[in-house]
Amino acid sequence: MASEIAKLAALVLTNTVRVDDYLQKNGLPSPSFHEDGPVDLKLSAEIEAARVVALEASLRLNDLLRGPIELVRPTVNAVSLEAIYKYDIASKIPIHGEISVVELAKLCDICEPDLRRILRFAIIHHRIFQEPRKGIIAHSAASRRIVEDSATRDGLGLQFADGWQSFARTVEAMEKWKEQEPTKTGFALAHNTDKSVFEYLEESPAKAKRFAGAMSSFTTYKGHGPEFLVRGFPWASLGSKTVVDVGGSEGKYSIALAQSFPDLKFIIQDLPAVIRAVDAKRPVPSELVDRVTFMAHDMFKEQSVSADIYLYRWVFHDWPDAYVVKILRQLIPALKPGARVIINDTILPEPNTLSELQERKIRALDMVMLSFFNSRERERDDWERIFQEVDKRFRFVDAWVPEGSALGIIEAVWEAETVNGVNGVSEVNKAKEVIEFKEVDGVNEVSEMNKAKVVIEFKEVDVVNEISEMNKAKEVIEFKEVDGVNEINEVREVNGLSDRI
Ligand SMILES: C[S@@+](CC[C@H](N)C(=O)[O-])C[C@H]1O[C@@H](n2cnc3c(N)ncnc32)[C@H](O)[C@@H]1O
Repeated sequence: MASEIAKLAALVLTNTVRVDDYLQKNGLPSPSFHEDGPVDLKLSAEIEAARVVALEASLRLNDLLRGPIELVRPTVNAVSLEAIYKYDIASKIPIHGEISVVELAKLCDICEPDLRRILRFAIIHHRIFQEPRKGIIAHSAASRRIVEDSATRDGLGLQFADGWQSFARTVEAMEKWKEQEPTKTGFALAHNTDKSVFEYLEESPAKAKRFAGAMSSFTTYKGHGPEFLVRGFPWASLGSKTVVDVGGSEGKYSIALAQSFPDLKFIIQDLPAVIRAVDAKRPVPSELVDRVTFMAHDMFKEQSVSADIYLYRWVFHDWPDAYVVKILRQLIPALKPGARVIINDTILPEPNTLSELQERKIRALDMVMLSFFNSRERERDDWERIFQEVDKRFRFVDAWVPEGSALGIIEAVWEAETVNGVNGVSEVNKAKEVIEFKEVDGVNEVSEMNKAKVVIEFKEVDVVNEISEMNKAKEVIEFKEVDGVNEINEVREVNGLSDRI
């Protein structure tokens, strides 16, 4: 019987041959480290699946052949990548040209022996640069990509200028603080700040710009492109609707959706520093400027746009659960019956159902979430529970992963019943709360109830503490058809509740 390594080798062979045949038949270039090597192999879906099988089998085969002693001695040194970013080394090497290490060291103002080892590490570990002759450096396909794609450069910067030091301080942060707070992270220690990543970026425009650029580089990662969001939800069935893309960054996903669905309008919201950086870039094609707009908005503040759909793409994995609940509660004052929340984020599958390659990627991202944000990736049940916690009037519709997508789609709909009396509602809104009144005949009945045991059913209350305060007092008043806010206020005053509401 064939051993595991023999089976893996056979898988690598058969599937690599399928990829190779496809490339040859279609006149496409073969993968190469050469600087003119293809960035995207342009495989059909079926052959892409063969590529993934070959890749996964080769990773496992590689680990088996290396054995346990080598596996616990991984190469995790990122000094080389950090230096490549910091000194912008790639852009100092001519495309289709060469430069000596001595000359390059002068251009970068680095001591030459240090540059030499930084380059040689990058060549052998990451296939970044080539050394065609001793002491002479040229581009590889990967280093050329760093020069030609600003989003790739931003991604490198995020990971190795901001990230690397944060990873190194994460266990220290775990030791120091036990709470899951976004301000108590490896990032906070590494950057000597008491702010969360996004608060920190608000004060560092250049870093905010780089973060937004890095986010857009993810669109080129397998399974992360806008096409999965475009195809993964029945947008066309919505009709003429407005979508607010909360934390939408440069708007890549809204722009793609607007291109495919001409009846939809998009408002992309993000923090002021991000919107300022985006304004300078003007990423919206001219034919879409009437339907795609940007707006500075802090999602921890009350939502001011009453829209049909609120999209959160890859936003919540940056936040611990309690913060996700807080963010979603900010929508409540703006929600009309039938409004939807659509989340495009990771849905962790059941254990052992992922391919090893997918699992490596998700676990790697989950570790970044820990170091940067104290947040995490979530399973389907986690998403369902979050909506229940936000407000019972959210109905969790479904969660699914579109074919080929790295992220899932989670849908919930706001199913509030209408509230009696316009004045009552606006009064209540002023007080930042909405109470649903049902069938109360008069104050007397209410005070009757007070005597017995007071029960208040709050639906759409903004602040959790207030609710738990009430719970602590074990008072629940059930209001049924109260005619006006005054009565309620009176009732509250009678019960000494008004200061707690
Ligand atoms: C991981 S990025 C995702 C960006 C984009 N949705 C995408 O899928 O590429 C998270 C986004 O949330 C934004 N963000 C963070 N805190 C925010 C806040 N308080 N209000 C609004 N946006 C915020 C960040 O600026 C960033 O653009």
